[in-house]
Amino acid sequence: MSPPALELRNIRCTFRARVGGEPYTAVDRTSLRVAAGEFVSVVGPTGCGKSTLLNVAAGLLAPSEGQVEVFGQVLSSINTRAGYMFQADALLPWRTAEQNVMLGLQYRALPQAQAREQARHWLARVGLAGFGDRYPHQLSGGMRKRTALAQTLVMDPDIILMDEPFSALDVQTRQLMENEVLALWAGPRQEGLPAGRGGRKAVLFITHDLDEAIAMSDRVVVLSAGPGTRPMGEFVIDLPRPRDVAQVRAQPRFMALHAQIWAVLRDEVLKGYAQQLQRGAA
Ligand SMILES: Nc1ncnc2c1ncn2[C@@H]1O[C@H](COP(=O)(O)OP(=O)(O)OP(=O)(O)O)[C@@H](O)[C@H]1O
Repeated sequence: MSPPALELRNIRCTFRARVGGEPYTAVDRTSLRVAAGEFVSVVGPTGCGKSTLLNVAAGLLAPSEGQVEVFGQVLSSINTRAGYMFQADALLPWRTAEQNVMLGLQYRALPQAQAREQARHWLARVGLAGFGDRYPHQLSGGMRKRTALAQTLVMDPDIILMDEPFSALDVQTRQLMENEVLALWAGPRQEGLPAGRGGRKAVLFITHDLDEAIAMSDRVVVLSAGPGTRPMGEFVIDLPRPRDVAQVRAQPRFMALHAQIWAVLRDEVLKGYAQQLQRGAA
């Protein structure tokens, strides 16, 4: 059997304290696996450690204990098989949309003409054909997200790590983007692009929005409130694909799954909120 795209084994993340304070264990005893081509969402109360886990998966943060494996190889630095999309987009304001999308390919030393061609191709696939010469400040929030998506996908990563990428968007734009991500994730590779390592990408998607998690995923993992956050439950989302994220919410199976997961998540959300108030007051 082929190894999972991403495997977090028994992860603990303890942060050093501010002067005079106690160290804080944000994540503890956390194991999580994403198979090649699988779409997994992680939901949990605010401040529980979702971004911390994603940073560990990205190789940006070394866990205090445990290890990460990427396609069976122990991760010891940056996860080069993964592309990231964070809450805030990382577009450089002095580069046009096209130049931003080309950037990663240029770091890979791809010839300029090829990098430009691929950037144009991906801008078109995310619905921004003809907008390549715009600077980030000339694009709407949704367009900047599309550019960031093209920036991630142009690198043809095997794993995509997303940390609440659409939380700043209005509801309609957000649903459009969610559907587009699903279509791109499910869709065939395009002719004319260099051969990737094949097939669908594995996605680890962080969100605090349970509806979004269910609508998009194959599996939803619920994290407990901190400190020492760990997975509390795991749910297989057996809704048929292709899905329209707005329409799928009306299906009885969606509602049943929502009720089932919310029964676990609700108490954690309340605990997480109370703990944040306590920590703030301390
Ligand atoms: N570098 C750090 N030093 C100290 N504490 C940290 C550090 N990074 C995160 N934390 C703490 O670890 C906990 C988890 O943070 P994290 O950002 O992973 O949570 P989250 O679930 O992504 O939050 P949100 O839902 O608000 O985005 C929080 O209590 C946070 O204050």
